[in-house]
Amino acid sequence: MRLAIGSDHAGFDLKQQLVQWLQDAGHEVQDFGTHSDASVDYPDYVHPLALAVERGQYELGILLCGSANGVCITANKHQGVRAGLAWTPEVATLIRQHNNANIVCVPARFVSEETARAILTEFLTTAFEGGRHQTRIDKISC
Ligand SMILES: O=C(CO)[C@H](O)[C@H](O)[C@H](O)COP(=O)(O)O
Repeated sequence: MRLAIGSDHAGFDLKQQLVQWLQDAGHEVQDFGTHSDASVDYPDYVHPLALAVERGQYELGILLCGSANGVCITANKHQGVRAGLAWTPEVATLIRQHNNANIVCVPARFVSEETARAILTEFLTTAFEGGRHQTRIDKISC
């Protein structure tokens, strides 16, 4: 898949590990930064990624910060983005099945690399169920 990934400093180490793992699995991964563990402001990295996902330049996006809340709140400012916070594989399944999330937000300070991999596996392989969930998604925009 063609994927976009980004993080702030809190998600940097885990992002680097996940980029390598995703590429080894055959995905095309664009890294939107940050590119070191120096302290940064997450909106500077989230907005370019969210815009690219919104424009359809990437099939799905992956964002990481400490709790995943900052990146998730920021990404969801974009009309074409449905960013979901996933801290377990089960939640990652649900944000695809029920919410048709196109960006997953992972709390890097609260999950292991193994759990993060399991979260991404579910996010990248689970289909949207449509039906009643599409009706609800259609009512989100205001
Ligand atoms: O924005 C966040 C919380 O909503 C992220 O978890 C950030 O990574 C976190 O706030 C960074 O904190 P720091 O003390 O500046 O490292």
